[in-house]
Amino acid sequence: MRYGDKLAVDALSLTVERGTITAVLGPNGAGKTTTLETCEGYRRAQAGTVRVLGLDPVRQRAALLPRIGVMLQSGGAWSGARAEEMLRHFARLHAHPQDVGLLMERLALHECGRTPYRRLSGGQQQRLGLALALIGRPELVFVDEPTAGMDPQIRRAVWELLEELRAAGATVVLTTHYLEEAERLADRVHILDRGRLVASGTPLELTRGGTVATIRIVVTQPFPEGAPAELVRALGDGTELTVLDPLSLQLSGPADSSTLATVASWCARHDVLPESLSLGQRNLEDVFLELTGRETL
Ligand SMILES: Nc1ncnc2c1ncn2[C@@H]1O[C@H](COP(=O)(O)OP(=O)(O)OP(=O)(O)O)[C@@H](O)[C@H]1O
Repeated sequence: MRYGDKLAVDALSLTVERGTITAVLGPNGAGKTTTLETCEGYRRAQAGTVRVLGLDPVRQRAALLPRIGVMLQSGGAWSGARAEEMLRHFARLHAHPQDVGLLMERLALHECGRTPYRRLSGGQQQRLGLALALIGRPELVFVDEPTAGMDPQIRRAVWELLEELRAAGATVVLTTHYLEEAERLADRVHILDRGRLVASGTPLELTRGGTVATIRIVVTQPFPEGAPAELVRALGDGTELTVLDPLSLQLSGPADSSTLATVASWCARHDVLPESLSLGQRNLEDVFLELTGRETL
C-alpha cells in the first residue's frame, strides 16, 4: 500500500485464525492502521490479495459487513448524536444485536448515555466506539487501539470483554501501543516496522530464548556508595547497569542458576533489604524495542 511515493505496507503476509486474538504491533507510522483499513474494505489493496472470512473486503463488502465489527482509531460517530441513541440505532441495523443496556453497563457508558458524542471525554468516545463495533455480535472484530486513553479499571473491563468474545468463538484483531495488553491478550503477535513484518509468534515464542535476563531491585534506603558497580562486577561480563532512581536499579545481562545467589549475597554484604527484587526474561516490550529500535508511545 502506497500513499503517493510513500510505501506504507510492503509485502506483508499474515493469516489470522478463527477464535483467536491477534495483536498487530509497531511504532507510529509502521502501517498498522493501513493494514486494518485494507482488511475492513476502507482501502483497496494496490497489490496482493486480502481475504476476510473468505470474502474480498471491497468487492464482497455487502456480504462481509454484517459479519464484522470495526472500531476505528477515532471518529465513526455523529457528533451531535447521544451515546445511547447511537448505540440503539446501530443495534437496530443488526439482525441479532447484543442487549444495549447490558453492553452500556459493561463499558460504563450508562453514566453518559444522554451525552452527545462531541461532549464525551476521549475515553468515553473510545468506549462507545468499541460498543458500536461489538453491538452486532460480529464473527470478527477489528479494533484499532481499543484502550488508548482509558483508565486502568475500564481497560481491564475491555480486556475481559475481548477475552469473552474469543471464548464465544469470535476472532479479534487489534492494534495497540500497550505491550502488556498484547502480552496478556494475544494468542499471536505480529510486529510491523516501516511497513514490513519483522516478527510473528505467540508472546511466549517472541520473548523466550533470549540470552539476556533482567534484574530489577527496589530498596527502601539509597544504595551504599559503590555497591551497584560491585554488583555489576559480581555478575560478570556483559552485565549492564541502569540506575533508574536513587532507590531502584535495573541490570540486564547473561543469567544462570547462580545469578540469584550472587544478588542475594551482595544484598547481605551491603546490608541492602530489597523492597522488591525480580529476575525475569525479557518481556514483549524488550523484544519490540530490540526489533524496531525505537520506543513505542
Ligand atoms: N491518508 C494518508 N495519506 C498519506 N500518507 C498516509 C495516510 N495514512 C497513513 N499515511 C502514512 O502511511 C504510513 C503508515 O501509516 P499508518 O497510519 O498505517 O501507521 P500506524 O502503524 O497505524 O501508525 P500509528 O501507530 O501512529 O497509528 C505512515 O508513514 C503515514 O504517515
